[in-house]
Amino acid sequence: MKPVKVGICGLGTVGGGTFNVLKRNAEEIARRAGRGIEVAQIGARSSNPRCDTSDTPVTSVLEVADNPDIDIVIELIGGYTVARELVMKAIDNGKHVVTANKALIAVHGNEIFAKAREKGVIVAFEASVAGGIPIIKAIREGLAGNQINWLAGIINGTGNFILTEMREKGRTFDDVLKEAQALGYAEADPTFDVEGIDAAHKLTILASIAFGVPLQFDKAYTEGITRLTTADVNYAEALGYRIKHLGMARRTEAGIELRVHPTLIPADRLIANVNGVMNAVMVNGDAVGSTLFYGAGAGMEPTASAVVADVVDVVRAMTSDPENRVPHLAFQPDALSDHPVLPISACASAYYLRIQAKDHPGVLAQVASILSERGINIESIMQKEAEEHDGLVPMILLTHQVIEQKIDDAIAAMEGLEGVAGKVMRIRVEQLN
Ligand SMILES: NC(=O)C1=CN([C@@H]2O[C@H](COP(=O)(O)OP(=O)(O)OC[C@H]3O[C@@H](n4cnc5c(N)ncnc54)[C@H](O)[C@@H]3O)[C@@H](O)[C@H]2O)C=CC1
Ligand SMILES: N[C@@H](CC=O)C(=O)O
Ligand code: NA
Repeated sequence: MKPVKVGICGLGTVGGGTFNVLKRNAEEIARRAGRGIEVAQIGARSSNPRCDTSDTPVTSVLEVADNPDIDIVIELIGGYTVARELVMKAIDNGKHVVTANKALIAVHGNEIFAKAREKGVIVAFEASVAGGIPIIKAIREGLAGNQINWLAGIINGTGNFILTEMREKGRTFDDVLKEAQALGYAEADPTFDVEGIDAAHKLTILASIAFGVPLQFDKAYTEGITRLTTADVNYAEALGYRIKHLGMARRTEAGIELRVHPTLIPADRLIANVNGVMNAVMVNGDAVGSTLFYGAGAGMEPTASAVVADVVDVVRAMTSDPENRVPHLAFQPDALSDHPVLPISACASAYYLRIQAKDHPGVLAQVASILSERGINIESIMQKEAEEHDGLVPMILLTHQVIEQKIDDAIAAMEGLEGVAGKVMRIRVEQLN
């Protein structure tokens, strides 16, 4: 049988990795796919010193989508503009698409999948979430018998790398971010990593395939790691927790929680010990219980591993009846639900609060009464010595689970107290049982 011809568009970190893995493992990949897979064209602006592409014609990316010889277009340029045009063009021309672009899928996926269905082609996107971890496949296929209750993941490698290096080696935020960029982990615009946008893109995708709802990135709550302080990391540790940047999606009767934020997790949970660029996703289903998927969330070859697996999947499925393929969003397109995504004010969580108390008697009692008036129970309290530089006394509280609106109210009341200085630091707490 003739080999399947693929065109790689974008020859950066992931494109270069994909080219190398397809070449290096060509024989084994062909034994799995049932046919050889040939990189017949590359769409790139420049070469990649880590790839020997001397035998492969290089052109502009849109030409790859127009090349009648190409069966599968692999989009690895990133962003929403040229990437969107390229993907839509490829689909229009009847080509299958593999992409690692979570921004594109989270924001334009509904439109892309509709067009792909119309044209009877596959758009595969395993590399878009948690890099090399086959989490899309696991949820979409491996857990298809379950009602998924919730999922929670460390799904940004750059952010986790920064938090780990800061905690373990005392390095500064900016210094570690620079290293993450040099290693090819960070997005072209690294604010996507550190402000939680990249994780929210990924969480949007995971929630859709877990709960069978359309992609709704605009409804995801997004908070980054830039406001975290070393003091909070240390207080969390003293209370038996680790702070991780977590994406959390939970189905409740009222709606779906879709939120990305720093989170205290009990230090003895496996996921609390996922460090560096590693990612992990917990998925809790009614039949299976809790599961945990772990692996490299970013980087050249770990991400290429997922891209190439998608290519193999597409090759195996390209001759099948489109009606019998695994649906893009796991559920049949006419069976997606309109269960709403909840605003963050309606989401429920426990909370870590750090209050900077002036050294007045009675502040703790006032804070406790603000909480109890709103029906918020305190789990534990830790009061530190007054800090030398400002004389303020850090007071750390952990609450039981409560709707966010109530904690917002309580924080506003605390910030109005004479004995409280500045803003109250609030970090959500999840037990992840
Ligand atoms: N780097 C990583 O670890 C991961 C990246 N991704 C995603 O993979 C995609 C690619 O990311 P990276 O490889 O890291 O980026 P990169 O910046 O290393 O590579 C992108 C390449 O595309 C090229 N490019 C951009 N626009 C182009 C155009 N119009 N024509 C021709 N070439 C063009 C750039 O010159 C660059 O060589 C992004 O969507 C990213 O979010 C997903 C998972 C992990
Ligand atoms: N910038 C992303 C790359 C992978 O998706 C990350 O750091 O996780
Ligand atoms: Na993946």
